[in-house]
Amino acid sequence: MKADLIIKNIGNLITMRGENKPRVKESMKDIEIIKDGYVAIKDGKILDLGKGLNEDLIGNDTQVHDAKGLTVTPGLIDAHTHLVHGGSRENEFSLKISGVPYLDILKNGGGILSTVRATKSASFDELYNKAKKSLNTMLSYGTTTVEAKSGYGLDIDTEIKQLEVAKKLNEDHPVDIVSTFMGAHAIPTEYKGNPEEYVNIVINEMMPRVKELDLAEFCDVFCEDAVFTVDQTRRILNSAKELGFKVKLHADEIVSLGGAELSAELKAISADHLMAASEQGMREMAQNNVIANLLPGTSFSLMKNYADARKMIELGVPVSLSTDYNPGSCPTENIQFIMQLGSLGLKMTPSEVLTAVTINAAFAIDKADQIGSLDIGKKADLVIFDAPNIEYIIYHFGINHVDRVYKEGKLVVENGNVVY
Ligand SMILES: N=CN[C@@H](CCC(=O)O)C(=O)O
Ligand SMILES: [Zn+2]
Repeated sequence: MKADLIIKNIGNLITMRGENKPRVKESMKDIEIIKDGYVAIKDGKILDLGKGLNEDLIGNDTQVHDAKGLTVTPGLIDAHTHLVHGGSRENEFSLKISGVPYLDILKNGGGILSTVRATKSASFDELYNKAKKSLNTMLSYGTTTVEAKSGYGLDIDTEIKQLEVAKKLNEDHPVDIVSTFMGAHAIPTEYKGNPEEYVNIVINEMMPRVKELDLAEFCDVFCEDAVFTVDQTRRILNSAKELGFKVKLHADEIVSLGGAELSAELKAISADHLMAASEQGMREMAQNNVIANLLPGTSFSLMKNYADARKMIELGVPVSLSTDYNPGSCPTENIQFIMQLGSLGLKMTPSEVLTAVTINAAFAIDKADQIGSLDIGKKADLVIFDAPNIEYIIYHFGINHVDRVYKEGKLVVENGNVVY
């Protein structure tokens, strides 16, 4: 069989190949680097890869692209975003800088609730165009798959509007989108005195409708002080599992409530944030293979502590890293900045960081059979970085290192610009 495309002359081909399970402890450093490598692509998938060049795969119609000795990695995966939303919240920025806590802004009807108002009043097209612009930015930084949550509607119609925007973007845009229903992101103002009633609406009305329309694969809850309690979160996510959703939690972000422990009890795919997670919770996550999807951009933006990634890795919790892109606690689409914070904030080595935004992030959205490493049969999603090695990308922070991005074998970013 001949390839459609061969990328040759790859200085460092970082494959991330290995066992088909989330990487933990020392295996987070095993990234497999092939010097002077090539990747052969057929029908959007990887046909072959290795050292030098396999001339047998070159036919009359095969295109050959030169990677000019640069560094190639799998397409990066952003496994936690709030991609689709209306408006922005720079009006709260001065309050935040002057020390008003995030949860106090929310309690006073701002924060998430302000974005809920903006999302309700935005049209489908407004949400679509805004999210598309963000997806282009993400792609230009090397992200080829994103997870996207609802949760800025808090009523059935707006939640569905958000998820339908994500579905349409998944069809139209090169970046793949994995959708999560997050009707339990905040208590709507009108249910402030009766949160249980809202929990019942999420369980009995919203989740079955989202399932019936097949608009989300995952269900997520913001388990936090003054948001959803551990008991409410347990109730929502157990019902979600019964309906066939895979589950995730926003856990122990600000207050140590026992979200990490709950993620283990529920055998969630991931628990995210975890800045205030207890050591016992981390141990239970490790025992139950729950991925710690850490979001250091949120710590940076909220000017709070970083999650204890070193302790999690020591205890055997698989760690992934994501942007948490949202209009409040982390307004950035830039996964490379998150990788840099992974080292400078979370003290992870560049190899661990790369594992966290590729193969472990693929497991955090249950897609590791298709993406997350460069291996025969997987999607040909790959990034050429204008960098001599992975360390350089992390050490030289604050700029975009992407030269080219290929999505399912198609060139979609060139010289750092989107070209699809
Ligand atoms: N913490 C809860 N939800 C989002 C923030 C959403 C917002 O502030 O708009 C997060 O993951 O950080
Ligand atoms: Zn989030």
